[in-house]
Amino acid sequence: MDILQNLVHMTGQRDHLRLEFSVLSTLLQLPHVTQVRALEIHPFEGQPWVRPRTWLQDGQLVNTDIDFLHDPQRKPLSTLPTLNAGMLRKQERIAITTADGLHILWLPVWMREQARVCIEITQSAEFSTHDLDILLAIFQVYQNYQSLLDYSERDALTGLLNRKTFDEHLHRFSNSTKAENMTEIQPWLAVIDIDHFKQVNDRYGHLFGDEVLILVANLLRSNFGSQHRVFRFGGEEFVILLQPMSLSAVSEALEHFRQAVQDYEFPQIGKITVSLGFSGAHMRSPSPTELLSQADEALYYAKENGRNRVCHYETLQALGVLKKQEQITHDDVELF
Ligand SMILES: Nc1nc2c(ncn2[C@@H]2O[C@H](COP(=O)(O)OP(=O)(O)OP(=O)(O)O)[C@@H](O)[C@H]2O)c(=O)[nH]1
Repeated sequence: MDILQNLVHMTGQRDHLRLEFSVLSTLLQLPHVTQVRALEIHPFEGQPWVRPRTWLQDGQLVNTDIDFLHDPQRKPLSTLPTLNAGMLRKQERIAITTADGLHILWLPVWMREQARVCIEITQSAEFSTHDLDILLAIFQVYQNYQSLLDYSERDALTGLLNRKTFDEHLHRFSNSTKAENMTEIQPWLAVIDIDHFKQVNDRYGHLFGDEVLILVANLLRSNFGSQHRVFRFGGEEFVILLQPMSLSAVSEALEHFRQAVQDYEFPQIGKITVSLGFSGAHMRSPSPTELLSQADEALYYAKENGRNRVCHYETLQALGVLKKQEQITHDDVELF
């Protein structure tokens, strides 16, 4: 009955992290389970890394508040060779018995051919068929619910994160930037807008316009998808929340993307360009709303000064070329 109540609680969650807490506490109700953890898997410098994100400590489930790149607990996935090999084979479950007699079951959460999270369950007794039946049923409910949540967070056309989730990500992002005490290395927010996109629709029709949006989203994903957060923000506008890096690194990454779009041959249409504006989220940063409007001001400047370029808000400000633009609003939607 406790398990049923837990399942009811689990499916009442509207947030990935709360859902994770909920599944772990449900699993902890099972008689032989001694430890549960949610492991986060992240690509970094060309290989997958892993770290515990949620675990049981002194009888309480705790969740890390450190971002992945700064977490001292992260390590290459290859240091867990059985898990690593199982993940490479895209296995649905991976089990080992450790030298000290513990039985560990790993259940990667596969979504769109990728697993970013893996549930780890440890027992002192071997997993019986009965244990497995119950564990896997709970996990299945969790996984189904996780993909429903994921679906509701994505833009239907491009598969990028949608605007609805942006507030929450920006809030987390701005909280994590407060913890940063660095000046040179900082997180960034970039706004990207396709140039003269109306002409694409007018000349070739909406279906071709939609295809351009999908292809630009694919380029964004391949350039920024693994470490940063990419959103489709409105019609032909995208936003990226970029992990901490230096000004020269972020300029290079954004410039690389701008060039990639310029070089891309869009079927039937040929060449398309994008304009980008970005701003740093350092400690002195104003509110998230202002951060967004700073990046927007830089984008506006890029549009006014030839398009197909990347503009940095703080540099433009230091040069004194930005006029205060009260008229910059995000289309017709109120964000905050
Ligand atoms: N095909 C398609 N078009 C869209 C979608 N959402 C918005 N648009 C179109 O995007 C165009 C945006 O045009 P504008 O904001 O006027 O600007 P622009 O032509 O891109 O020009 P600049 O931004 O000034 O370079 C409009 O024609 C919208 O109809 C969509 O989901 N699909």
